[in-house]
Amino acid sequence: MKRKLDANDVPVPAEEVEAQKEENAFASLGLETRLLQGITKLNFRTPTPVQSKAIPLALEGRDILARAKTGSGKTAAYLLPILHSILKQKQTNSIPRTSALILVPTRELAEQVYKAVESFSVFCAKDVRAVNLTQKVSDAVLRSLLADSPDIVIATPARASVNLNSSALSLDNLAYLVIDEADLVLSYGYDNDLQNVAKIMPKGVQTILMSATLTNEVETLKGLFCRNPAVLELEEAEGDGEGVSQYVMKCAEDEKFLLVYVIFKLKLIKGKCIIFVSDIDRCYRLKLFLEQFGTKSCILNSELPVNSRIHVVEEFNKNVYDIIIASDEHEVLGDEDLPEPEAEDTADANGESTGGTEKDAQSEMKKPSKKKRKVVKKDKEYGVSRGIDFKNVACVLNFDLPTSSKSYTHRIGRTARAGQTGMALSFVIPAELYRKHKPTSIESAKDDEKVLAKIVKHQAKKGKEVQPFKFDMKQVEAFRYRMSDALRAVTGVAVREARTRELRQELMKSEKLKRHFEENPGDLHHLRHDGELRPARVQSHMKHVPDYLLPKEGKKALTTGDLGFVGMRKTTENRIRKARLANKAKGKGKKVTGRKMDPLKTFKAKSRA
Ligand SMILES: Nc1ncnc2c1ncn2[C@@H]1O[C@H](COP(=O)(O)OP(=O)(O)OP(=O)(O)O)[C@@H](O)[C@H]1O
Repeated sequence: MKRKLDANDVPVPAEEVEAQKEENAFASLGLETRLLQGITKLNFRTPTPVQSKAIPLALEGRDILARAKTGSGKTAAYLLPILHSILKQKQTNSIPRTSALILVPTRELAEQVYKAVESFSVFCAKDVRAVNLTQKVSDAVLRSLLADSPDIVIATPARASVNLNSSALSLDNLAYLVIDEADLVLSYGYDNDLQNVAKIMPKGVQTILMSATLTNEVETLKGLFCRNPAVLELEEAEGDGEGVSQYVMKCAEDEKFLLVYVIFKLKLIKGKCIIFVSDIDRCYRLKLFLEQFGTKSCILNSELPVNSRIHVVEEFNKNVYDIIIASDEHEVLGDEDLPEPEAEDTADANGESTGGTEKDAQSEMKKPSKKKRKVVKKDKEYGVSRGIDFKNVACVLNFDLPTSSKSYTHRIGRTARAGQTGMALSFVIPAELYRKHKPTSIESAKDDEKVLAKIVKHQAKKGKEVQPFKFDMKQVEAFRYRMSDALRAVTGVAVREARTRELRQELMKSEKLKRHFEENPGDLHHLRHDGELRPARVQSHMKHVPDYLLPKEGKKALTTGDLGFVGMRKTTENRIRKARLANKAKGKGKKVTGRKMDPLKTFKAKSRA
């Protein structure tokens, strides 16, 4: 019964009441108090649709197959009920046992899930132990970690399979199996490993499959692992944000460079951007091209050491970099909700896994035939377009269009995450322009229009529109001369040299050095991944945009109509802003600019004497 307020009651501030209510949104799911504290610390206020549907079902013990859009919070949807059950079970039985096995397609994702476990269980760390089997430590160390029966084991199917075969990992007491990015694990060629895991899986294990798209592959996994699962299909409309505004710009190969030059030099994108290109060389071509104009970027590709890759993502998420150029070498083939075409890079006819993304795991596999060896080379490559939680990305720029609509969905899912808005802009080379110029370096572009048609169809099914971006090419024309000049400087030799140099540098920034720099943050600038590679001819005047190149009416005239770039301000991690706020809170509220503080630059400075 409600009690009337009397004069002695201290009124609870409205924000606190609101915060309590919102906190209750997770509390009403029945989760353990320490987990709720962790959730609050992460600033999660209300569960996302997939969380509010999947968590209660998982707590009831149901198998689940959930499809929810990229960035909709699927990780918490399966981790929270598992952590809750582990904590509950520990209250009655503290004998160490591996209760949960979480399978993901890449090392980057394994690391990400491991970090999510750490964050959610920050207030119950002693009671929850997780091991990431993809971490770069010796087998002996992994064996000893597994010998302690950690509560949660996170692995790619290949790593899990290897450790099951060697009996380092035991599933005897397993209660939960999760396959995250279920639509992707098979396309990575993990068939055989998954079959192996399925064979060893004890009866009665509760299985959760999480996926961004529902494909035949997910059906296969459902058949292999689930018992009468609750199927959750979270429609796009159920997401809490407006999502991604999708645009396409038809242009020739050289115009792609012209447009990126204009977009970045004139800072049309307010916030961070991920640029997808089709191969590693194009990463370096584009980086060197942008360097000509003083635009910094960093690179992600399968060739770089895994530590560097993880570090680039972490730093990008802390707003250290604004632009990542990522090569999407291991693209997701096939189209959403359609039967898959025979993919070149799926497992071979014998079901022999071609290994996924890990070099280590591959070396443990049989040597494939000549034909398959080519496949392995492609398979060992990683996947940056899926699952990785890039934070606060304003724009995904498909410099090269992917070759499937499924891949497109995963790529654009790197923006507009967790209810935010974002923009995806895709360059498409029309068939007639491709025929005219035949840009040999991007063979895939010859099918751009066909792929676009599929993308438009599948997005339309979800009620999403892919609109033409109305760049006014006449206005952009003024920049063409500089673009051509810069592009000429980026020769094939320069690209090759940059690729070797970057690889050498990144190998040097290996774990040991990284530790050193972390202990000596003053030296940290040496660890930056967006430094200039410089093998291309440097033309310093290119770094400035002279006024005569700009449209008289200003930047807005570059596009016709009111279509514009979605802006996203750097938020939580903006250190300078944070520091300013902290200073204000300490009472140093006055805005003190560097100029005023510099006695050489102000007449007001008093002499000490
Ligand atoms: N309830 C919530 N409130 C606020 N932020 C959330 C919530 N749940 C998840 N997030 C944040 O949303 C982001 C996306 O979550 P997550 O990586 O789990 O998405 P996903 O659905 O697995 O995406 P993908 O399909 O691309 O892997 C993360 O940064 C996560 O911290």
